[in-house]
Amino acid sequence: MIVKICGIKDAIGFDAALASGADLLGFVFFPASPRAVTPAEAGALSRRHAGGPGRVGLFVDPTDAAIASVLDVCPLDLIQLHGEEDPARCAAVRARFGVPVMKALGIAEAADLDALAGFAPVVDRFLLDAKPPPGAALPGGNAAPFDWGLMAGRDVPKPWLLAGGLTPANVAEAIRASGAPGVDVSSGVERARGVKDPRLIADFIRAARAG
Ligand SMILES: O=C(O)c1ccccc1N[C@@H]1O[C@H](COP(=O)(O)O)[C@@H](O)[C@H]1O
Repeated sequence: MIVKICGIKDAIGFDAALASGADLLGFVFFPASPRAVTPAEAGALSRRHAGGPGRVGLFVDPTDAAIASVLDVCPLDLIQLHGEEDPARCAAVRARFGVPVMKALGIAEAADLDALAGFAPVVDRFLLDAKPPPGAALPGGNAAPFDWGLMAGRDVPKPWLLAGGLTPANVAEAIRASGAPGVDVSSGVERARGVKDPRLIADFIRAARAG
């Protein structure tokens, strides 16, 4: 079970995710997010510990320059594209930067899963999240779940993470219902919007692994 803790923006969140055994840590490079960090801040957090969890950079329709400005100061193990990037853009990012790409797709109904086939040749992972609720300011990180049963028995053509509205209380059921091999959380391990809670991080990872 792969567990990603997303939206790490300070040492408390970083150290808690590390201590609790997270596999992946997400840094949000999207200025509109309450979880946004600068490239320099992410680089400094990364240097708190060599090795350990993989570093994921979350971008929303980034320019090449935006990605390069992060990679200059903060090495990434995975680039998460959480905007309207099409397969050609995913392929271009992967080829230009030589970093594996995880494409986030919003899921509301079974037909949304048809998009997976077009992206599969040009990405390394998928992140399947809820579509943003009407009026949401962010394309993700909205504490909104989708119908996990849509994933039951589905053959996803690349490794994937389930996201959207996961919490310590529901993650085990989400894994059971969806068959997900990995999970990603942001809001569900926060005590206030954008503020990670070490106890909730530990509870979430324990519940995901127990499930
Ligand atoms: O977390 C954010 O602020 C964010 C901003 C823009 C795009 C994606 C974002 N987060 C991603 O959304 C999933 C689900 O979040 P939540 O657990 O429902 O709050 C999160 O894991 C991030 O990958």
